[in-house]
Amino acid sequence: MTRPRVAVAYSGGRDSTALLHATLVAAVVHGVDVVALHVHHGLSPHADAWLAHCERQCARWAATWPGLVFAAERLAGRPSAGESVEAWARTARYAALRRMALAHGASLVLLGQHRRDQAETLLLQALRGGGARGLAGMPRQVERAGLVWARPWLDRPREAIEHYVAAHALEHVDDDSNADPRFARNRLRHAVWPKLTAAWPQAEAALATSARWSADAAAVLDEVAAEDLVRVGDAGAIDLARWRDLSPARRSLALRHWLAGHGGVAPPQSLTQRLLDELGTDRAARWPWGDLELRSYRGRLVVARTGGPDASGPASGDASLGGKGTDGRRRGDSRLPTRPVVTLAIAGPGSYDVPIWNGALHVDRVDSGGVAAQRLERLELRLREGGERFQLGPGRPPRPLKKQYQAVALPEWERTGPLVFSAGELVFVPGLGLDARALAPPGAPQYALGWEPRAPI
Ligand SMILES: Nc1ncnc2c1ncn2[C@@H]1O[C@H](COP(=O)(O)OP(=O)(O)OP(=O)(O)O)[C@@H](O)[C@H]1O
Repeated sequence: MTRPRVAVAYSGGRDSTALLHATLVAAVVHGVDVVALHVHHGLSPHADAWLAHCERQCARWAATWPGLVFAAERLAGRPSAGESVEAWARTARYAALRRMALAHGASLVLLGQHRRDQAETLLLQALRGGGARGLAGMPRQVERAGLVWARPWLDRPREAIEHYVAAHALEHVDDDSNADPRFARNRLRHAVWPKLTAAWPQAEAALATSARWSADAAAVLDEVAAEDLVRVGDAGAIDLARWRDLSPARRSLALRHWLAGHGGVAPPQSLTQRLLDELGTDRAARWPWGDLELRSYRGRLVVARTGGPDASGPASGDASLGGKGTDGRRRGDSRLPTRPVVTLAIAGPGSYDVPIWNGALHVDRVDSGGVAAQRLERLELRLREGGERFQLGPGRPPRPLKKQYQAVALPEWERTGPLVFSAGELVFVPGLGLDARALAPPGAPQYALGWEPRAPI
């Protein structure tokens, strides 16, 4: 009978070295085999040395723990010009870890994040304006993509791991990119954290506790919304009379969940607010929402595809329609938008959440290869409509987007996220990077852009 096998995501850094060691010790007791998974991002000049270190370490440990095997994957791709390195590395890393875990018959993957990482995550989410779900930080355990991902040390203070490493004289590598101030987490770690803990020595524990409460709160909110939707739902529609009987906060919650269930993504805050403000009466009305349209008709709120065969409700041009839609166009206009358009004003580096697109736009300061700061003052994020042309590099011809996707062999499922325009010109495409025509001259203040889908794990 084959023994069960657990996977440990092993970067060679301090935390995952300690986690792998502790897992090996525990695995003997439980009769479990271990596979150490290492991802070579190909980003750092030290990546080969880290891989070699991990392989050597595992070979040494396998002498004591024969149930240990080592697996590594070198990432073939690279972040595109102007794409956020952090976001690309994260997405590609989890995909590689998943492939390796499945290939080695492991259904559980352990990750080395600890309490300090969780506290930092909460702070970073708060600084992006996150709600309960964001403030919950990283999940302790989650089932995604056919695997269970667990962070067994999420409640452990960082110092406990340092002690473990010292007590067992464990060798580990140090990732020099952890000092790079272009990454938000590093800025928080180096510029803010020491001052924060000097003033609030309990900050790490307190923030991790807040994350835990937020996770509970987010779970309860999900349950309440589901119950309310059973009560006010009516064959896929919302019965507005019953919905109005809910308290204001539950009205908002039920509406957001109902919308997210239809659109597949969280609705923009502006749309939720408009609906809350305008659904007080049974007047027929409609609100554009990307490819969809919301219609209130005869006391029910329905979602329809614009112009689609399932369209129901009042005819376009209904007399009660007025005011501006979420994208600034007048509602009731027969030329209703068929694509979501989100406008973003970028004031500086950071991560800009775009809930309707279920992700965030990362903006990093760079010295070259970026887009001029002033072009980011008003960005438009849109779906691909066909006919867009993109220039992959300086001196290369602009070509249809589809051709460019094929040129870099970007799989269909990675062609997600919005196209980013400035003053009507295509500036950035997730997976391809910055359009070469948008590149700023060297020396000008400029930024790299990156698109990160909401964390899958
Ligand atoms: N290159 C990699 N290969 C395999 N697993 C990785 C890799 N990078 C990160 N991980 C996993 O993700 C966890 C979090 O990584 P992150 O880089 O955010 O934190 P860290 O504190 O630097 O961790 P570590 O000290 O283990 O490198 C790691 O503990 C490890 O389990």
